[in-house]
Amino acid sequence: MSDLPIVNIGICGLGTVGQGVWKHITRSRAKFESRLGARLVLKSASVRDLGKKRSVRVAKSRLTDDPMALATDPKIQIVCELMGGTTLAKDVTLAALRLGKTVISANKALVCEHGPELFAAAREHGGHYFFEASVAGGIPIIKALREGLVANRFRRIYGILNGTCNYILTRMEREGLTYPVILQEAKALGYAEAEESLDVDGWDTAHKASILTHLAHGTWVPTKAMVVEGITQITQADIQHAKESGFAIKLLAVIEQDEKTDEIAVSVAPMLLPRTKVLANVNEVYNGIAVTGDVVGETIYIGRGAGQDATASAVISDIVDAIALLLRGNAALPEPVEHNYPLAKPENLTGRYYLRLDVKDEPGVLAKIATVTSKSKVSIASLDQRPSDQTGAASLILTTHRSNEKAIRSTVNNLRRLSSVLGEPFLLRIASFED
Ligand SMILES: NC(=O)C1=CN([C@@H]2O[C@H](COP(=O)(O)OP(=O)(O)OC[C@H]3O[C@@H](n4cnc5c(N)ncnc54)[C@H](O)[C@@H]3O)[C@@H](O)[C@H]2O)C=CC1
Ligand SMILES: N[C@@H](CC=O)C(=O)O
Ligand code: NA
Repeated sequence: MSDLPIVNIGICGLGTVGQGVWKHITRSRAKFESRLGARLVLKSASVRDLGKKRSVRVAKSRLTDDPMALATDPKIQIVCELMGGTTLAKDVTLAALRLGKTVISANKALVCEHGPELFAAAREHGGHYFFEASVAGGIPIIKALREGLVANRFRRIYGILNGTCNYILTRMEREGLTYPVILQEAKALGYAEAEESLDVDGWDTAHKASILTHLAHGTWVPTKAMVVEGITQITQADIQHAKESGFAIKLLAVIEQDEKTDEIAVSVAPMLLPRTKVLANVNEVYNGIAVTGDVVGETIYIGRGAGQDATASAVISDIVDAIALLLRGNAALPEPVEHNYPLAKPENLTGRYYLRLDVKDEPGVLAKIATVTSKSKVSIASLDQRPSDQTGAASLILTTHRSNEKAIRSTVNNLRRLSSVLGEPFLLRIASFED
């Protein structure tokens, strides 16, 4: 029997991520123990169904169906919250933090929606709240922002933060499949959220963008203050047009701070990204994040953004940090300095846009569209007419010169009202990120 100090770990939620953590700690326990000088004990796991068959072997005596009992068990020092959701997960997290425990989470929705309360509970009761797995899966982006890049102010951070959407867009481009078919595969591979709209409508990316914004700038931006658009309206016509024009379509989170006004703008939308950009070539379940710091310049991080093993890698990195802190007396990790930076107004968010419209194939349509765009002072840079699936209709793809969010939204609203425009106009943003 070794005389190393014992650290007891409890895992709430033994699904894709929880089983990954259990598997890798069990496999590599000797390595972690010799590195840390402590015995890691996977003390218990809370599950919904005690009798369910799992890919990891867990003794029955270690299973409970009561996550709150696990979180408040005095023997457990480190609680991993890997259930998801924002109600029970929040209660369990707060209960553990109020007892001075360290909580490790992969739950970006919870960090985004209740971060300030959870951080305060950790501070107040001498515990810690770690969440490396919550953004970009296995990429240590939280560690990079919090520690490696601490010397910098961040003018721009942009990235692919959702593995499911990147997997879907990649397969749509390569194989011409439609998104619902690929989404089923992403689910089977353990990439997708239990509630699929979180992935495909952009909310999961928005949660992650909010966390990155707080780490980079010390300001919490709620998702309702962001432009958030998903990938469900993207068609093969968009993907093929992008490909022919030297772009890839990527669901991007963009976090920018204006150097003069300090205003912060956060948006999540599918964008046309030039192929010359590294992130345009980040495919499948991989995530990529480009971080421009005023001292370091641009740095880029790429890795698997979802899936059992990549996510377990991030959770275990937090567990190891937590144990190191426990053993050497709970020294605090650097936290961002809080700032209430103003949020940018839509007219201050500028860019170029791509618009796809299905229109009646009749004389005078182009003139009507031009009248609408010029009324909002949006100037057209290119126009491409393609046959539409509907008879008597044409598909128009136009790109604009530099405009702004307010003007383009008013253009889209006015175009929608034209009787010659059929269905919903579809808008994409064209990324530049040049300066
Ligand atoms: N799957 C992935 O690639 C990634 C997931 N995450 C996050 O990790 C968390 C877990 O995700 P997954 O493992 O994919 O989900 P999952 O659905 O596979 O696993 C969640 C597990 O928690 C259990 N659970 C839920 N409510 C419970 C309760 N009341 N009592 C006991 N157990 C309960 C469920 O039965 C399920 O087994 C979520 O917050 C997710 O957003 C983060 C990064 C990547
Ligand atoms: N559903 C998420 C899981 C990781 O955060 C994703 O696909 O990125
Ligand atoms: Na991460």
